[in-house]
Amino acid sequence: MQRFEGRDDYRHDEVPGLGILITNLGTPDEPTAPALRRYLGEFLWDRRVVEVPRPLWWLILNGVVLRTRPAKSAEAYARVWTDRGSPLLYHCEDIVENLEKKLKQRFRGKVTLALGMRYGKPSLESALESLRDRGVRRLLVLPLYPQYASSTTGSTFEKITGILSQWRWMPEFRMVTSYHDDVGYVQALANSIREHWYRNGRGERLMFSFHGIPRFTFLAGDPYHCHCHKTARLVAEKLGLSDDEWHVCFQSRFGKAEWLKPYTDETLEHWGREGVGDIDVACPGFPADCLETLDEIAYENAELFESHGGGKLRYIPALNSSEDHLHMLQELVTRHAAGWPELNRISDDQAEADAQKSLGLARRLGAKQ
Ligand SMILES: C=CC1=C(C)c2cc3[nH]c(cc4nc(cc5[nH]c(cc1n2)c(C)c5CCC(=O)O)C(CCC(=O)O)=C4C)c(C)c3C=C
Ligand SMILES: [Fe+2]
Ligand SMILES: [Fe+2]
Repeated sequence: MQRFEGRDDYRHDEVPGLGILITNLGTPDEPTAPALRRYLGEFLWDRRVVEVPRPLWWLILNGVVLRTRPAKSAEAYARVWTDRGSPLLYHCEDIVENLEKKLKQRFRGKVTLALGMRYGKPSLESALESLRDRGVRRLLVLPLYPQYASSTTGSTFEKITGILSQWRWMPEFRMVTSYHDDVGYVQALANSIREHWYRNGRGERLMFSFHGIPRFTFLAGDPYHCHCHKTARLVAEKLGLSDDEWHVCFQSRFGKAEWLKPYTDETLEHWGREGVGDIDVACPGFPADCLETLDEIAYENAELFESHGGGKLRYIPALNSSEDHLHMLQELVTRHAAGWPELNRISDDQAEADAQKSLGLARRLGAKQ
């Protein structure tokens, strides 16, 4: 048995390819309880997602969570499911397809992209294999998580390096671990909020709602909380807002532990009771719309706010495959891939043609002298 994976089709004239692996969390195959059980079983068994001792967590996960949550989550997924499947998946597919077109133009075709999900399909294994099959020897990983968290970015790093460590021929490897203060990302978010205000008028309040993480992981050194606050502050500055005109909250609590506060749902209930009118909610931590934005914010939390006496909750869509988003991703990738030689490398054929040309030129010049 071979210990490491490899291929025996080495070609001496092959130009080392540049591959960009775009990743995200992943999503179930269909909005049904069995599909949710498979998806949540893989997701929630990740020791970076749930940091509870394994034997105890195995009992809770299999004895309680996977018996109750799949059916409830399946109902929520059914509300946002489309002809193209899960919104998270098709938005990511669109981003990758359009970004690949842009990058191929910029790098004169010498780049190839793949989408891989941390849980579910398309898997990171299959995405990495497809890049390897296309001759990728230099790999840049870009997880669509602007703010670093151990449970998302850290988990993706762990999984990818685990897969690569089984390869015989390792690619050169780089990974974007966050872009929460990237100028293009901040500008794209500010533009999308301005556009929303232009179309719908400006609400009484602007909330930035980020996915939460357990508070103890923040206290143990996760930079996620600081990254979220910095993104929100930079976007608010771009919009020229004063401190009392914007608010940061955290959504999507899971389990019994305390999570980052203030909680989005509690804040909205409170605002509703205060009689706040129409409000705008942006979710900058989600570059692609998904269950957490389309259902939790735009449906569940909107209902919560309105039923407690608030006005309308207007959700500002994620950047998805907007031109601003694609442009900022293109710039981000270009900067992170800088200095990798094959971007400027001349292929052997081209080098031969260039050599003949300059030889001919030298001869002609020589003849004239
Ligand atoms: C944006 C970054 C995310 C962080 C940080 C994050 C942490 C985190 N999430 C859970 C538990 C769940 N999250 C679920 C869905 C979900 N989470 C993110 C992103 C982050 N999660 C996304 C993009 C999605 C949507 C996926 C989709 O298919 O649309 C779910 C599943 C849905 C449900 O049953 O509610 C769970 C569970 C934990 C425990 C955690 C940090 C420790
Ligand atoms: Fe999550
Ligand atoms: Fe949620």
